[in-house]
Amino acid sequence: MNQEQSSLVLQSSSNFSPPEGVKLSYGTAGFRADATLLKSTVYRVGILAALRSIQTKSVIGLMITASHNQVSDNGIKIADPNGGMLSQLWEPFADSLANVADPFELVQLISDFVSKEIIPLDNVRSAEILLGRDTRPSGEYLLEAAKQGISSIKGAIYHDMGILTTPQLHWMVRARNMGMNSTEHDYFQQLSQSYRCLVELIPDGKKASKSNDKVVVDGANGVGGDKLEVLRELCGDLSIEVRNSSKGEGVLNKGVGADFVQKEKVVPSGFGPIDVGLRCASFDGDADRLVYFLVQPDSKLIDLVDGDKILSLFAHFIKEQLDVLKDNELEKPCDPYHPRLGIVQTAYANGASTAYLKNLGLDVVLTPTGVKYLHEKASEYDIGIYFEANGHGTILFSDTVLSWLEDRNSELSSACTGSEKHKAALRLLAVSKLINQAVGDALSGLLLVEAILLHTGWSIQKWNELYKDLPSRQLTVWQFALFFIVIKVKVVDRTAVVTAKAETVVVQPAGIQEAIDTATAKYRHGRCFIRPSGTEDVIRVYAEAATQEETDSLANSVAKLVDQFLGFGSSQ
Ligand SMILES: CC(=O)N[C@H]1[C@@H](OP(=O)(O)O)O[C@H](CO)[C@@H](O)[C@@H]1O
Ligand SMILES: [Mg+2]
Repeated sequence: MNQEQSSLVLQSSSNFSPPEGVKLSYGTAGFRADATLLKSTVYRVGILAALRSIQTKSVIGLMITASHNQVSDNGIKIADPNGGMLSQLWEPFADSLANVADPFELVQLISDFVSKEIIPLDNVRSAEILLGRDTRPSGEYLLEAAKQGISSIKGAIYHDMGILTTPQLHWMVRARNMGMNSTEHDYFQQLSQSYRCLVELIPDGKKASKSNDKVVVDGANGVGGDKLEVLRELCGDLSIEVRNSSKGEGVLNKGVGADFVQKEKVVPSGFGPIDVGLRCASFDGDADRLVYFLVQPDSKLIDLVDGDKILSLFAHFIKEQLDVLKDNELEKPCDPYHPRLGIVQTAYANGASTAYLKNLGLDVVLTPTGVKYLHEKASEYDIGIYFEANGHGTILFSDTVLSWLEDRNSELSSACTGSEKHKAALRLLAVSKLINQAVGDALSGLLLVEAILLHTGWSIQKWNELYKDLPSRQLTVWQFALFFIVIKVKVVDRTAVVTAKAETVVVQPAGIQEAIDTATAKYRHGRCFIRPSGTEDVIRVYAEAATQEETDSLANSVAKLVDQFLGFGSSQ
């Protein structure tokens, strides 16, 4: 790093000293903390984004959000050139960069990294960063910090894209780097056109029986509801009622939103008796998570239709289209290509969903928590569908399957336009354009769910019973618990917990896994695991059992074990 560049960083960094006594880590989904602690981190991530852009010769994204966390928190994450999460290879550098205190050490750290990674800092052709933020008030001044970080690398420029959902920013980065239209308008156009295309492809017989009843959407008092209102206008007769948009009185994520609904299983604010029986959905604060729910007759509790169910609906639909497309031997015996459809879940996935998916004949794999792991795994398939139970997920299409679908489309459009086969190819192509290829996206996920429900003619009640249908198809899914709970336990040092086997087994501290196993064995269909959160300073305890009471009891007894092994009492 030359003298001029070093002094630029030295000078600008003097306004951004990291807070004392706080150690930040890139975590499951970027840096997150109380917003007052983040100015220096965001500035430094600005530097990192500029370096990443120079190194990859591509546009990079920076999103300022703390997703479903409380409004006083904020965070920052990086979108890599393909629109996905930052390469894990750069995470250690991100951690060091965020935590180094002395300005001269900061310059040294950057300089060493630049040399090690051979980043051509002296010959910067272009380095471009797209900036986005959610509706948090702290986003404004953190954005300024990001801009200053970027500007302290010579030749790097930024474009402030304003308030966006996280998936919109990832989508834009990917589109920019692929040379495609990449504005917010383009995003809305692509999603709405693909949705309308799927609706047009609904078989004629089914169309008549459709009553397009409305879906009521909880926008978590954040950005998602606002964007959905724009999208709704472009989607023809899709009837959407948005509640809890950012323009209302409510506080971001407080008593609302996908995380609240999924974890608490109670109705979000703004919903009540008038919604009993309606199809309802919740986004999280930055609209990368989507869950559906039904308000129970008592109008307080909900039946949750979570990420596992959305995944199952998508898998069912995609598999159906692939089956229609499959050549029958007589018709075309020599097409050797059969797209591999794969499903990726985490240990939080309900056992019943995994059983359902396997029963469809699908390949199901588990990864650790965090989209960066699921996304990577899903991209190994021709069509990879991934979802976290909390509602973050998408469907990835490989280049190979896309060109195969294009070929099938042209073949079939000349041979048998309008046939079910032709329509199946067109549907899969429309799904690949509708569903965000960069990250899970509540807006595109909602449109796909709505299109599939119209296609199948299913009500949300029928969809919710997807797994319960199974016994009639010879699979004893009642052997799997349908109840689960996730609770948090504060401990002295959460990094003392080390897990293996996609986070299903604890290897450290010694003895705790045996104790968890003993506790779990006492419950019918019990399943339980613990892991350190990557976004909060807690240990999460997941428990599943035959009834809600047994589930709660299992979770509480394991929470006690966590406290015994790792809690504040344990260290004395
Ligand atoms: C149990 C749970 O919901 N964990 C969430 C949560 O991660 P933790 O590492 O558990 O804090 O936030 C992540 C980012 O949004 C999300 O990917 C993940 O699924
Ligand atoms: Mg989120």
